[in-house]
Amino acid sequence: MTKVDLVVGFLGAGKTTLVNRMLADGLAGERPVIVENEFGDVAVDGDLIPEGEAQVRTLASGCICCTLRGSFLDCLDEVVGTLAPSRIVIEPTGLANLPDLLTIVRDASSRLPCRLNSVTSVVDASCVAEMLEFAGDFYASQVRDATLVALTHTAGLGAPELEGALRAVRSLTSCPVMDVDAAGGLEVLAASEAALEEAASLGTRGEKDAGEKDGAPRGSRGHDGCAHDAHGHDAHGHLHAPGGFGSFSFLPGRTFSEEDVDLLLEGLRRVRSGRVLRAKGFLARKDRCGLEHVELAAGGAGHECSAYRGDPKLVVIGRGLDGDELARIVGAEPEP
Ligand SMILES: Nc1nc2c(ncn2[C@@H]2O[C@H](COP(=O)(O)OP(=O)(O)OP(=O)(O)O)[C@@H](O)[C@H]2O)c(=O)[nH]1
Repeated sequence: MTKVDLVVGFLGAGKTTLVNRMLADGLAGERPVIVENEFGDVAVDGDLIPEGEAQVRTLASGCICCTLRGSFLDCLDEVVGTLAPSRIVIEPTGLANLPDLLTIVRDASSRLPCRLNSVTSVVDASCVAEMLEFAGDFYASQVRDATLVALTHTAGLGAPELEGALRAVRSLTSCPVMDVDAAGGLEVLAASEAALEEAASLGTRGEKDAGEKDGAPRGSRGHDGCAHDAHGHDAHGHLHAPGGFGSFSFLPGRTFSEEDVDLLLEGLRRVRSGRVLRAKGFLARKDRCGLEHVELAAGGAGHECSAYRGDPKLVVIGRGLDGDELARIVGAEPEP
């Protein structure tokens, strides 16, 4: 029986980092399959999982809870039916609808030898209240139905900020909360497993009834009143979703100095057209070989030398963004 572990959370919350921590803390020994789902056309997260730690399946250009539902089911069929690993860890996009995802996994487990084993919601404690207000149900749905909340970015926070973050989380769920910094990746996973088991035994949440209450699927409201499956490409080939969220992918041919990378990140922070919530990718360096791994999220931005050996690529995700403005900042045309 394959265990299915969901690691969900808003854009840039720290999902991939937590998955890597689980692998480094011993999960790699189980040879799990990691399913990485990316909202943008250009996939990055799979490249951040160290080679040999796990088999990675990447599903890009949409959400596995809606537009990529079919591909996700095919992936589960193939992985569970053929590889039969002891565990699949699924990291959906930061805009996923968790109740819909739970329904899909629950349905799959009725015909495949797999079962939902844990639902960990990763929450960036430095900006939880702000993001909850900014993104509404896109944010809340990923916390409400989790069996455990894993707080990230806690290191630099004072007691009042941490209490504020906990209050915001508590406004959504009463499930256990763990500070990722104070616990190992495997501890978080074990606590999440135990919490799902307990909730299922109490009949409050879990495999049997996750995502459903009062006969109606919870959270299948669509985002901002629109059907969540309205994701699609516009005339310029950028991926967009209801609520004004959009993703723009670039394959920058130019090279970047250290200062250029800083300018790019600063430019993305200060866009006029909307708000960049997430940028990630790899840029070619001018002054040395190798690529620079760049990251921007609500909790901060940074870059570092990377072992990644593929082509440069950058994905920018946010709300109300203008592709032409982003192209000027990145210095490359968006990918069609
Ligand atoms: N300071 C700090 N940074 C963190 C922590 N967790 C993640 N990060 C950083 O936050 C950025 C985003 O982390 P990811 O793990 O890629 O976030 P994600 O949720 O997978 O992001 P998506 O790609 O939007 O799905 C990266 O630069 C991480 O290094 C944390 O606990 N503390």
